[in-house]
Amino acid sequence: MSVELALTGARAGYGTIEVLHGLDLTVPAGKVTALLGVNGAGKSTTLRVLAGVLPLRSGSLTWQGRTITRMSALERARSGLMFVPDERAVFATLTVRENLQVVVEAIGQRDISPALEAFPRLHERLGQRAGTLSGGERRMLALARALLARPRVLLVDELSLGLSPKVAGELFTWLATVALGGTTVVLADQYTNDALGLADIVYVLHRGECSFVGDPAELHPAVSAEPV
Ligand SMILES: Nc1ncnc2c1ncn2[C@@H]1O[C@H](COP(=O)(O)OP(=O)(O)OP(=O)(O)O)[C@@H](O)[C@H]1O
Repeated sequence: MSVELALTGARAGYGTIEVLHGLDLTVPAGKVTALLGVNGAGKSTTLRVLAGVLPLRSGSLTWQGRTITRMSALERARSGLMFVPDERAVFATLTVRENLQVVVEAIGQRDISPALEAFPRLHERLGQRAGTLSGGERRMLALARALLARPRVLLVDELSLGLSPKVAGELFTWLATVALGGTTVVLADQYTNDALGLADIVYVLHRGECSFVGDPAELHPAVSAEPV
């Protein structure tokens, strides 16, 4: 198994609060790793650390063996480590077309059609401002923007948050296709069947530490039924 990302002894937090207390995490290349846990467990914080938007207070992070602990979020994104946070991942005042064009132009391309093929619904809304899209459409646009950047690694926070089961199911199906194409995926979510079904490896976080790591099938039902 080749290792994409390895977080060792990660401590991170906000102000005086430490959220991650020495977390170790190994993300296999080309697989889907799910970070699960109750609200406040530290899932989003872990993704922020991987994306570089939140600095490590101690510990280290490697990407394909190279230490990137101090690499900026922008440099990580340019190198193919794309973060789709749970909100504000689109430019609300720009149209759907402009949101997509910004990304392709940043990598010297012009073609936004792969995004529209992946999410045909966006095709019908190209001229609409992103701020007026539905929650599901906004998530699609955020994912489409990440897709156009041709990521090597996709970090996705709470894919299904606030969405109907049908739309959430569509997005998980899309993510499965992306993973089958060889992209490494790290997903933070609640204990949903969608997340467990997609994951190759699961980390259960509890108060900033890992309480379980392994195959999703090994997750004891009592663990997966933990209240949120
Ligand atoms: N910007 C912030 N400033 C201060 N505290 C924060 C900030 N963001 C998160 N926290 C705190 O850090 C802890 C972990 O939050 P985090 O968002 O990582 O949890 P999570 O597992 O993703 O939860 P959820 O499922 O509710 O999104 C929580 O106690 C939260 O209140």
